[in-house]
Amino acid sequence: MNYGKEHVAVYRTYATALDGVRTIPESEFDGRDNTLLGMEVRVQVAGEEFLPSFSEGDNSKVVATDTMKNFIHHHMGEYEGATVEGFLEFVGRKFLETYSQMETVQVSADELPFEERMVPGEDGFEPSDLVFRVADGESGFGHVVLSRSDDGPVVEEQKSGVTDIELVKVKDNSFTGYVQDEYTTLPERENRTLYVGMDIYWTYAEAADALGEDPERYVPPEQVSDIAQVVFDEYDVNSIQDLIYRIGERTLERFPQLESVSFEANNRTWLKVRDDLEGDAKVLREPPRPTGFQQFSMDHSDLEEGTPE
Ligand SMILES: O=c1[nH]c(=O)c2[nH]c(=O)[nH]c2[nH]1
Repeated sequence: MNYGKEHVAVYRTYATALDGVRTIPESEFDGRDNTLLGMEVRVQVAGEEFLPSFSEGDNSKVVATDTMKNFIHHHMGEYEGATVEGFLEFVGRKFLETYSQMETVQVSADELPFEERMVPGEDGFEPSDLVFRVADGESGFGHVVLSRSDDGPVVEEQKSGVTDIELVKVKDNSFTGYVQDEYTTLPERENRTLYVGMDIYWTYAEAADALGEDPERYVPPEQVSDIAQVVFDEYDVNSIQDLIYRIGERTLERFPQLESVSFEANNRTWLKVRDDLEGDAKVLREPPRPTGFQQFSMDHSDLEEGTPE
């Protein structure tokens, strides 16, 4: 038994900057100004006191979902931190503190991303302070579950992520060695153009590290996304399975504070129309349905060398 509100879009200008994150070799990302921070929030609440609203039509304990939306909007203005996950924990905690009939609160959000635009400045092009492009590509994700304890609200579960990554590698990908039987029609390919869609999720060993209050221990979605593209660039992978495993390995190596990394990938590889052109050039087309997918979850025990420092 639960209820809630989803698709609550909220925007904040001049939020606190994310400063002081650790840099990694795969990424130029070292923080963001948060001049424009947007997210689409989903809140779901549960508690025994909501039962009469279902069983007897008694709304005396019901916080209207419209009110929940207003609550989220209001508290975006009160949040002093710099991350999606931090806001979710903050607003979830405020729900529990404000409404005693709520026993648990789950809050998740997809970041609504904006990109800096380059404009001419005194020393060449520089990011505009004012104008941003609405980006429809990959975005950060956060999820927290809060419940009550004797010491107040506690984070029971946490998950972070970067979703809707789409990467194309034009060559140096194979798909060979798979089962060949009477049902197999797919030709082995030593060198295909690989188009992969990917969501990457992670959990922290210590949930508090997800909030970004200690930026050194925060894992920015931008850096995980950059790891994915660098690993893709570096390795001649023999499948999407092979690719996501290597991205997972690298992510856990770079971020020992993580407990696990998981993937939902899908194969959008174009089909060859022509490869009789000069060099590696090809003409390709969209693949028909159905689509293949891969899921994988890993933790530090999957790293060959054991858990790094
Ligand atoms: O990377 C891939 N993994 C598969 O399991 C698979 N199956 C398939 O038909 N194409 C691909 N590609």
